[in-house]
Amino acid sequence: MECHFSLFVGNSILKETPFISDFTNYLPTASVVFGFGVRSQGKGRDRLFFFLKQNNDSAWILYRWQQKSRLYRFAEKIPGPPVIPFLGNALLVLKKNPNEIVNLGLEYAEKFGNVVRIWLGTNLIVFLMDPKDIEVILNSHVHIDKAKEYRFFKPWLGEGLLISSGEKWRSHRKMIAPTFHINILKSFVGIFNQNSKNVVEKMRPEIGKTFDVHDYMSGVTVDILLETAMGITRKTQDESGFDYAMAVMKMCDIIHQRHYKLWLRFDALFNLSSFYKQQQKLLGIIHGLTNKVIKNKKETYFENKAKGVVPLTLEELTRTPDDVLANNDKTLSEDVFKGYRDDLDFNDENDIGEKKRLAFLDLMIESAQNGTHDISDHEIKEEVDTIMFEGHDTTAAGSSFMLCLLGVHRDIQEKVYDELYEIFGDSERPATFADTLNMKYLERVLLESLRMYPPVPMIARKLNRDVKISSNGYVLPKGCTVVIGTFKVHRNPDHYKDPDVFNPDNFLPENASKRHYYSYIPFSAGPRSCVGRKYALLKLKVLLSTVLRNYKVISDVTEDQFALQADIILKRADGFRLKIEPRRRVPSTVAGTA
Ligand code: HEM
Repeated sequence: MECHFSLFVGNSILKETPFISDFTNYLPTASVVFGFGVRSQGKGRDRLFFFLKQNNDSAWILYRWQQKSRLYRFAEKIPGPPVIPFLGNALLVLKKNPNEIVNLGLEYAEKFGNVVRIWLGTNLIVFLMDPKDIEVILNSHVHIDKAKEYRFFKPWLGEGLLISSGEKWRSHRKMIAPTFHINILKSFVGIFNQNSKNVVEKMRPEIGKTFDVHDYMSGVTVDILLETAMGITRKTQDESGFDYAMAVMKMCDIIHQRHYKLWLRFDALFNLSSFYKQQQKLLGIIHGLTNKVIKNKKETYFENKAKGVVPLTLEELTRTPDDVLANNDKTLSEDVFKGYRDDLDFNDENDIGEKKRLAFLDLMIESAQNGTHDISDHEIKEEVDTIMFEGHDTTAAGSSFMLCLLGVHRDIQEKVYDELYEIFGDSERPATFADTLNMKYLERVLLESLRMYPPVPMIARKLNRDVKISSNGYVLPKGCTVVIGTFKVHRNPDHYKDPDVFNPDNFLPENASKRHYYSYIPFSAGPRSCVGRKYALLKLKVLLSTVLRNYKVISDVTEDQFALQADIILKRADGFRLKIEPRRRVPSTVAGTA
């Protein structure tokens, strides 16, 4: 008789524990196997598991509480891969690299359809890929709580907008959404231009070489965010601005590691690792600067107030005079997103001008001081940190994918350039807000890139109530995690003809208008959609048009060679490799490249 003792920590099984990875091998031969498990993230609900096996001819008795639970009864009706007692489907992802996990997910979606369940240990996860089901979740004001996977952000973002829930989320969203009013965004166009020009110059030494364009997109995105979110630049903050930018990038990397290295998911093990020490150091830099900037900004606010200089309120900045209510210059994306029913649709006409420009942080301080919103300095810090995170990796990945796609599809790149040539000719002038409204083809290319390579490839929610969805009338039980498979929805042939082909015409108004709104959700949708959507699209148009007016981009690899990485942010595991050549400023017909 053999006896083995296994320790389970957290929700799934430790990759590194020989007892566990060999567990399935023990079952046919061992006489008795004991195990016990402690759930460290179970909010104090630690559990003890026992399992016992006797010789081959006798039954082995397992205490499987899942089988008796409500979760299990509902989950039984939903298709998914077969489960192993206790482990569920956890073994499927063990020893798989992020690239293989993407492929596995896609394979299961193919095999089981638009609703798939898996068990990770005792956690039930249901993947949704039908827009009708997705609408039930995303359009709801009830199912707004984030899944526990978002907890890795907590040390950094605290209870900021991305992870907070309940009344706190509601009241902060009410305060923050208007700070993304298009009037405010228009005042950022100068910052977008200046930084885009800077990155074009920084990229110049790469001419003729193969390099990772993401490094540049990431750097310029942080610089733009420093100015628009906090009102500072790397330079004005001497070394600390630079250190901050580096720390944001490295923190994103650590969080990514925690998502795909299973052992790092357990706080107990993570805290023992070198990543933890690095994280503490980086958070010191990030929080140190945010606190310092908030303190300085508040002091300036009071000094100005004492001198009688009071900044315009958010209400004043975003008020639209009656005579400019006609909105004749809507962008395509406003039509594409109009079915989202979120809180970002304002009239866009009133331009407040650059002189009155205020960063998001200034607007929050002003709202807190004039009594419009009840928000503490600590909460302001959490929101600024959240915007810095959410605005960074998403747009860096989005712009990198788009440049790589244009590097592959050179004919489409030339069409983009011809449109830019029509707008700018051979001049070097910066883009205006009005120019961005004329970048109609570029906008279609951008929307199509976000369809094929959505920077946030999935969204996860925790259900606090049972929900009946449209597919087969399945009931998703309270307590399960729902994952919206954005990547897969965007590749569904029912909604996109030839879904794996890069085709900006998918966003011709006549094509876009025929689709279910929730079949295109790169920014999520509904009340908890991305608050930075308009900011992102405007910034990306200025940045990408500037890069493409200066360089031709060339990819040596084709799209089928992009190795995708399953992460919180979709990336290329092989790097965003690209070559650039200086662009001759003539239309493609003259240059002979059409
Ligand atoms: C291409 C660029 C972007 C994409 C694809 C994107 C996508 C998303 C998605 C899918 C969500 C929902 C996440 C979830 O529920 O888990 C989200 C939330 C959010 N995004 Fe973005 N985002 C982008 C850019 C930005 C920018 C530039 C900012 C700010 C400057 C921003 C700020 C936020 C915030 C604060 C939230 C949380 C909203 C809430 O929970 O109420 N995002 N974004």
